[in-house]
Amino acid sequence: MITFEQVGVRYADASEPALRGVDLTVPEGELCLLVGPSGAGKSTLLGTVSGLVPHFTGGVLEGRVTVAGRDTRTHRPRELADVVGTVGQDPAGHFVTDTVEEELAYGMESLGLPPAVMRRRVEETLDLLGLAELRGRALSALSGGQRQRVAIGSVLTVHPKVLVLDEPTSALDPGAAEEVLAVLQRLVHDLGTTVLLSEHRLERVVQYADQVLLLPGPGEPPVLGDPAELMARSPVRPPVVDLGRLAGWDPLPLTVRDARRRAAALRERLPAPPDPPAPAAAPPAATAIATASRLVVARGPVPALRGVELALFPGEITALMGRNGAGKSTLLGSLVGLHAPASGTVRVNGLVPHKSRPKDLIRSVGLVPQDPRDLLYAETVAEECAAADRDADAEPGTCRGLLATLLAGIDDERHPRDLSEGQRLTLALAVVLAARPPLLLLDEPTRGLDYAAKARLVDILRTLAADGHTVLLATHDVELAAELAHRTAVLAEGEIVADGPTPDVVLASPTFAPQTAKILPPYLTVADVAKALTPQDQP
Ligand SMILES: Nc1ncnc2c1ncn2[C@@H]1O[C@H](COP(=O)(O)OP(=O)(O)OP(=O)(O)O)[C@@H](O)[C@H]1O
Ligand SMILES: Nc1ncnc2c1ncn2[C@@H]1O[C@H](COP(=O)(O)OP(=O)(O)OP(=O)(O)O)[C@@H](O)[C@H]1O
Repeated sequence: MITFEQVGVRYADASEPALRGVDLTVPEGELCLLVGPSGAGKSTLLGTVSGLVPHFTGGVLEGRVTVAGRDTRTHRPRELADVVGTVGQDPAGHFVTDTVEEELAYGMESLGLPPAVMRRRVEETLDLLGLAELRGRALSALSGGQRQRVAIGSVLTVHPKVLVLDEPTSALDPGAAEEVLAVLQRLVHDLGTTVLLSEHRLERVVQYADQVLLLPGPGEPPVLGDPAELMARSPVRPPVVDLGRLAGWDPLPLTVRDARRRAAALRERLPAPPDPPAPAAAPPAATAIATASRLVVARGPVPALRGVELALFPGEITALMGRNGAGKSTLLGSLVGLHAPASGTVRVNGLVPHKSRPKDLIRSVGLVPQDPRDLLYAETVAEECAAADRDADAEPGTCRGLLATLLAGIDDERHPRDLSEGQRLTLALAVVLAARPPLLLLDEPTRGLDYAAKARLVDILRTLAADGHTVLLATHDVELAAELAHRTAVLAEGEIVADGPTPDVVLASPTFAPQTAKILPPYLTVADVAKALTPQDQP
């Protein structure tokens, strides 16, 4: 259905091609999962299928990509719209209408579908993606995950033969991600739709994949094959595969269920009862650096926070979890003064955020926003880093050093706009981390990040916490929360409904439990399991 013939892509001014030697066919009616490290060229490859590369991105496309027999070089994206539905990494950037319902109908209108069909499909899609309550909402008044759902819905209504999705669950809560993947799988099975999607959180998707397409690194030719076989040699792997490798299981499990069936022997080798595997929380100091008390915040017509009580302590890392639209970003925004409370109070380091001058606030708190573009304004990576050092009174080279530690291979002269998603997020992280604020707020800090980059971020945040910094991260990444957070708080419809040590909170809920905890409770991570096995037990 999708054929690549000797495909390569080189962006202007780049010393190396972003993609080369792609020569393969994605079979019709299968779900093909594209995996690979940050910056390996996944979005570029997807762009050659949707026609965005090179028509919108510039650069040179070599070779030939055909979709349902149409050459994507000679057909512009618009001329492919009836066969290919595309959702990019920045769905909001591509919205063309104002409200949820209009956006769902737009693609069908452009194709001239009869009104009765449009009506029916809009209703179906609203239900399928849990958007019915939001149907009349302005797109600008949606949370990040709500926007991503609308973007996915807007291509589903067209019933294209091929779906090309770039990290389609990156902003979705765990439940919504499962629903979207189940919908995609149903399209593949029932309608024979061909789905090509990239994803970093393999624990969410690998079990749905018929094929895996692995891009091992920048410019390296891809490999297409059976998911279990490719996971055995992939540089990026979900925890369940790492656990299988640790235990020496063959074939490797791809699902929690497979692993659980194999785990009896491993369970016996683990010390019983296992030590509490919680990352040792720093004892909370007596005084909180930030507090919210009976905090109510309205966003447009909706109260986004409804009486939030929260105290954050030096040395503590807290994960803030909860469904899309629960109010996580609003809470982080309130702590940096973006939203004034309707009632109740917020204090950060003795300041009232929304009444403080940015100059004062910046010494106390830093936020990496959900969309890193909101933070980046320079023309090149090097300038962005130099400005960050100046703004933070940091030693020149601090930000650039952090960037290099987090992710190798980012070009100094590149415009931040042209970075891959993971590269851009890493740049935003480095900019904020360079300032070493006492309170560090991170909104979904792992979009586009591969496992290795995530592990390095974990190291940096742990070191900061050990130095007495406070970290609050809003995330849907249950593996990250289990690995990193001392404490987890859960928001639901603007209220904190759980708040406690991470193991207690995540073990109490299948939604927030990481893979390892589902296989070998109460262990939370593969690293915990490895540590608990006696040295001679380790392969
Ligand atoms: N428009 C562009 N101009 C110049 N370089 C680009 C452009 N888009 C991407 N690149 C570069 O091409 C390489 C591959 O980027 P791409 O976005 O395809 O990676 P990716 O695998 O999707 O990464 P991620 O997992 O972070 O989303 C990166 O080094 C990136 O900086
Ligand atoms: N700009 C806005 N104007 C009006 N309402 C908004 C706006 N942004 C968000 N909302 C609404 O406020 C509520 C809380 O949104 P918020 O972005 O804080 O949620 P979230 O928990 O961060 O969600 P996600 O996980 O999807 O990012 C949601 O109902 C959302 O639709």
